Amino acid sequence: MSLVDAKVRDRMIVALDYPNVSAAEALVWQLGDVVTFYKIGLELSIAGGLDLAADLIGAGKKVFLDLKLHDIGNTVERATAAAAERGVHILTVHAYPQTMAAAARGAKGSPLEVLGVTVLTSYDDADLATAGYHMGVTDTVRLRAGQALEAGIAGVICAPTDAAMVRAILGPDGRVVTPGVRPKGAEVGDQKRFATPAEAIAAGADRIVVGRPVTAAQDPVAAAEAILAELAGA
Ligand SMILES: O=C(O)c1cc(=O)[nH]c(=O)n1[C@@H]1O[C@H](COP(=O)(O)O)[C@@H](O)[C@H]1O
Repeated sequence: MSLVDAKVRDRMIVALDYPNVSAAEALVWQLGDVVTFYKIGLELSIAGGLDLAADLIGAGKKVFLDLKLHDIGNTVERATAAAAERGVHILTVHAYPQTMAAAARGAKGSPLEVLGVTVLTSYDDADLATAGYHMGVTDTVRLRAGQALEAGIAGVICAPTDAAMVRAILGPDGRVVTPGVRPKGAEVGDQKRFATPAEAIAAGADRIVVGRPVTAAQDPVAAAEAILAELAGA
């Protein structure tokens, strides 16, 4: 394992996008002390990932529960409180004012960081127009970042290409977490708004979320180490 500062290590969140717990556990085992922060999203949560979250927390890892909640206020508040009780570090909700305000109430008094998903990194202006929105990506992200601040949640999820604008809105204390991260030359896949790890940090991101560049790599440990080295130099 390279001599990367623990703070730098915590800046990289590896997305455990797997169809079952044993595949996710195999990667966690392989990565060992290299990775300190994991994301459990929709696919793995449905396949038993909530119990894995508890195991990871018990083993000293940090867990980002990526459930992208969006429901009536009562439901979001109670689901957020349940996540806070499980000791997860980050929970996502969609960045709608009612939803974010409800999540802020649910997380109150706990260290849980609620992050509002502004505009998914797989969307561009044309996708928003198709979905019936009259504003483009930049204006929508700007609006939602301001509403996240008003709602009193910890911060937002945005593309690295939005991070500088979002950092200016949230100020130094807001959390800016960016998926859509691709090391130079990596497969882009379904991401439309993306940048390199170093570019994301330089633009003001606190943490990056990385899935396939690590999980689909021939050597996940080397891939994770290379990203950490890039973050350390950023
Ligand atoms: O909330 C997220 O984490 C998220 C938001 C977003 O706008 N875009 C996005 O890709 N994500 C997640 O970040 C991860 C990105 O994975 P890779 O594209 O494989 O690096 C996936 O787990 C996505 O669910």
